[in-house]
Amino acid sequence: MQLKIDNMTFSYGEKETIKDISLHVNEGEFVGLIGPNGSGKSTLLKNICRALTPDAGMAVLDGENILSMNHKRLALKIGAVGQENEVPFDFTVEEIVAMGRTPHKKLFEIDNEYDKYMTNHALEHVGMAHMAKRSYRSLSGGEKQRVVIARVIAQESEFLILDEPTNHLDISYQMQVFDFVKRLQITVLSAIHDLNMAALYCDRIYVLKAGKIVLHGTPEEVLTPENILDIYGVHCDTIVHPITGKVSITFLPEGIYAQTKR
Ligand SMILES: Nc1ncnc2c1ncn2[C@@H]1O[C@H](COP(=O)(O)OP(=O)(O)OP(=O)(O)O)[C@@H](O)[C@H]1O
Repeated sequence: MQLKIDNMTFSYGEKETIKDISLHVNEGEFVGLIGPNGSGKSTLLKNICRALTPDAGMAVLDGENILSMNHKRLALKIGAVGQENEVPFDFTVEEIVAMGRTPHKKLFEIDNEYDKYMTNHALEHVGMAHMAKRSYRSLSGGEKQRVVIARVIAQESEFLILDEPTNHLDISYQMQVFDFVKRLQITVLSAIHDLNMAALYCDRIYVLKAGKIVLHGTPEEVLTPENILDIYGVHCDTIVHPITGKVSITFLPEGIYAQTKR
């Protein structure tokens, strides 16, 4: 699966929130989207998976225009995990995950053995199989996040759009989610706040600032102290970690940064 976005623009009312965005995600790549709060990451991702409709621009997945696909076809192609994971009714954990199978089924078709297998398999992967019968609404933020990730695993789509998928998760589940997504070897576009996680898992990174892409490249090219200062106004030190071979960022609190300048 290959995604190409050309000159995408979107406004909430009068406010132009993403401006003339062009990016691409190659087959099998894990591409990160970083940028300060409010820079437009979620808005861009919502426009790509049709939760919002762009005012201008194109979104093409393997040569097919996403903006004119019907929703069932879109769900077969793209799995999405958003930041807000509330549901309008009180479903069980298992029911939420089984919803991931819907795009594969006809209207009113009941779950077959493979659907049940995929639902259990996905729940086991996120460590939630023992809570299968629990009410989704009664879960903690992190548990809900894991269930929503299980739903997207059960969906078996070839392209994943993730909006800060590890938001509520402790470090163990953060690593598990990203490790699992990596192992799937599918194409991923993910908003990520944690720059060290972005450095560890992304093949390439795009930086959004005030609705525009201001930088893109490999983590090594993008995550330099100068760029991080420019994007976030924060001082840091970076090294290439001897074990991971990836950029590792240490943020410098004001007091410590001042000492380095003495
Ligand atoms: N439904 C909405 N109506 C009006 N403005 C909105 C709406 N949703 C988001 N915005 C505004 O659009 C801008 C971009 O928001 P968005 O959520 O896309 O940013 P983000 O980069 O994902 O932020 P964060 O890192 O905080 O999740 C912000 O100024 C936000 O207040």
